[in-house]
Amino acid sequence: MPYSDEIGLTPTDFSKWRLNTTKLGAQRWEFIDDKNIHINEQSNLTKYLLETDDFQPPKLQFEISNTINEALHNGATFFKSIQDENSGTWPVQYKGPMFMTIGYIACCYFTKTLIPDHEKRELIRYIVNTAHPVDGGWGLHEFDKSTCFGTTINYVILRILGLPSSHPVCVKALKTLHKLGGAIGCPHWGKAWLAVLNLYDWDGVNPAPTELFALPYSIPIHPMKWWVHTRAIYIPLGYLSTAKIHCELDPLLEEIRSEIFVKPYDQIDFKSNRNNVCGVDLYYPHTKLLNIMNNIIVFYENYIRPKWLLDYSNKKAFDLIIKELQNTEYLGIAPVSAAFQTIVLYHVQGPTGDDYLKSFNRLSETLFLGKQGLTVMGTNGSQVWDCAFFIQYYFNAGLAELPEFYHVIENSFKFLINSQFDTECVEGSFRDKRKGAWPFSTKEQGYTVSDCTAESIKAIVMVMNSKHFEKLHSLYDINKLNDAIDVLLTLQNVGSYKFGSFSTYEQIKATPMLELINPAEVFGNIMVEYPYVECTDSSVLGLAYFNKYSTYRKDDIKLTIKRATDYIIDAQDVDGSWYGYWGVCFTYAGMFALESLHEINLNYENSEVVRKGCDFLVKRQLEDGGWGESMKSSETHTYVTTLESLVVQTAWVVIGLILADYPEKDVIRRGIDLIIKRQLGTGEWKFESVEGVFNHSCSIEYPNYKFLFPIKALGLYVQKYGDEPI
Ligand SMILES: CC(C)=CCC[C@@H](C)[C@H]1CC[C@@]2(C)C3=C(CC[C@]12C)[C@@]1(C)CC[C@H](O)C(C)(C)[C@@H]1CC3
Repeated sequence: MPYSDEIGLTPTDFSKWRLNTTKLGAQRWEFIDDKNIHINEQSNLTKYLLETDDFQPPKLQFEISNTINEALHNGATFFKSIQDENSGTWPVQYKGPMFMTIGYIACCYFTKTLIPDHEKRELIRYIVNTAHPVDGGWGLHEFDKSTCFGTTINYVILRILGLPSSHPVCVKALKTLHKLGGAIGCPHWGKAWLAVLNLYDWDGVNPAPTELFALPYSIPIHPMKWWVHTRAIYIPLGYLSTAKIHCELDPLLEEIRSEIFVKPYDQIDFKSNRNNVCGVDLYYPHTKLLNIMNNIIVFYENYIRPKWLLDYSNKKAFDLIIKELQNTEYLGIAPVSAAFQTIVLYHVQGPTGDDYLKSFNRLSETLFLGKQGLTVMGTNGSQVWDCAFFIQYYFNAGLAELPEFYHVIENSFKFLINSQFDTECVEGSFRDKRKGAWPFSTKEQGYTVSDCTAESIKAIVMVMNSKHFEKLHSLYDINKLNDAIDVLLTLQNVGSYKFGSFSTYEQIKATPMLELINPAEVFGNIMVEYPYVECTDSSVLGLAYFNKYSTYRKDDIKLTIKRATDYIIDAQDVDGSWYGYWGVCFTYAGMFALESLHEINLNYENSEVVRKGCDFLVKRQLEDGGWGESMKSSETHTYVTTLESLVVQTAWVVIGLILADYPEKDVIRRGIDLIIKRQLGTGEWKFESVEGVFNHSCSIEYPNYKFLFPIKALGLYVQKYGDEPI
């Protein structure tokens, strides 16, 4: 039972929630009224997502699985049953970060938009259910220790949503916040949200001058050469902070002011707290250089900045915001920047502003309901990424061409082909060519991701080469894949830094020395693009697979693959491991690296690199036959095992070992046994532990991984060794 139920915060009536999707994969939760409850039936998928008792698991072909193939088929049947047929995707609560919802709440409060009661109740429940079980605070992500940032913003949300300060949840959280020194020590983004809500003085927030965006692009550290997320956040944040925008003070805010600090609000000298960050939060301390720069900028802002220059650069920032909205169908790249942007739009255009209204409306697509309540996710979903894996893995596992899976593949294929970008970004938005590429979530979100493009290419080539799917071939002009290849080839880093690698959204455009002025305090490595071994691996996989079936740019592709695999080999650590940036952690990267090396015919027998890669993983096999890695691996850059194995990581290792032609079959079989042991009678696997991570310190769940990777692992095993009894 969720904690919220135990303390009397009852959930809304779950039978009234509906998940609506569009063909392009947008997701929106709706709470319907009594009249419509029987007209608009709740789907089985919704029941699954809300974990209600009336969820109907699918009828399985094998009531009890006696062989590996039967277990595989059952798993695949379960996963098939939770596809959203309308969009062809697998909607999931892509949760983990605890600093997303504040944006939505601040937007609603700032714009005086009432949050309906059912939404409020579920938002409260989610926060209450993720409070730290001992001290009642919150951290950066759902499994973190309590921090000043997490505790402050989530406390503020609860209060704004109507939980009284005397409520035991608030009392406990506030005690923890005060122990941490109160909200004064929030890191930069926390201070910014508080300042927007008039709970902190902008003088206590380090500057983010919009003049930066008015500089000529030729400057090597121009902000539009930073990582796409960081620049997307600092444009509207810069606007809000230079214009010192905040909402009106009201009695509730006055109360909150009196609660979250350890001193009376009027007695706080905010100016002297710009660099005060609570020790527990500090992941990436300021450099001396940043402090000096901040002092100079503050002096400039207070005494030198002419009004005309401020107006001019804020106009530049505003224009960039409008362009971002045009490029993303008003979604914005991700929820943090989207919320800051929406507030800027409201400030400039007022409550009836067209852009403001559109932008506000789309914020709801990042809200997702689950058993624990409603929360703002890390992005507007993981649709493309999951579909690309799904199609490939059903092919890998020998399932795709079975008649019972025809329709799920068809749905997903249609979604993927409709998610390919077919337009370029608007002029002057500092965005690269995107036509032909794919994003991580939906086409409307509009941002190319290297590995999402590569994995989608591979999935589409599989369907287009299968006679079984002949009827679908006329739906797609195969030449469109050439555009995808064109974009993917431009993404390889070919400068002197990390030659041959691939990053996430763009090539590396500016020096990592910019990290010296990283103002975020809670994240490292966010200023520019970096080389990522997983993105490089996937890019190799997509390119190599395409190259087998097409004559298009054959030599360019070969050269790119050569450079990329050289990079992958070079990125291996002396102990044989690869550090994974986007999944937890060495098991994730190990799988991708071994698969990409397999693509260039390197295996355990003929390659020292592969041998070391496998041995590193095999040494970490647990007694129970599987593998389990803690999120601490990502934080400490050292393999930290869990006590018991985890299904997803076991699958990652098994896939890597099979593709590397690891010679000891028994080692692999024990991993397979663990995966099967954890499968339920319904064919499904349950959530065990967080699978994903970003910026080394923040966890994020990928709920579809617990199906995708076990299915691939079992399937590859059967393809290689034949079916075996369990
Ligand atoms: C520190 C900041 C700016 C926080 C906002 C959160 C975003 C930056 C995160 C949330 C989800 C996220 C981890 C994601 C990615 C980048 C950073 C994201 C968007 C990418 C696209 C990077 C490439 C990866 O291989 C993969 C495709 C798995 C992920 C998907 C999610």
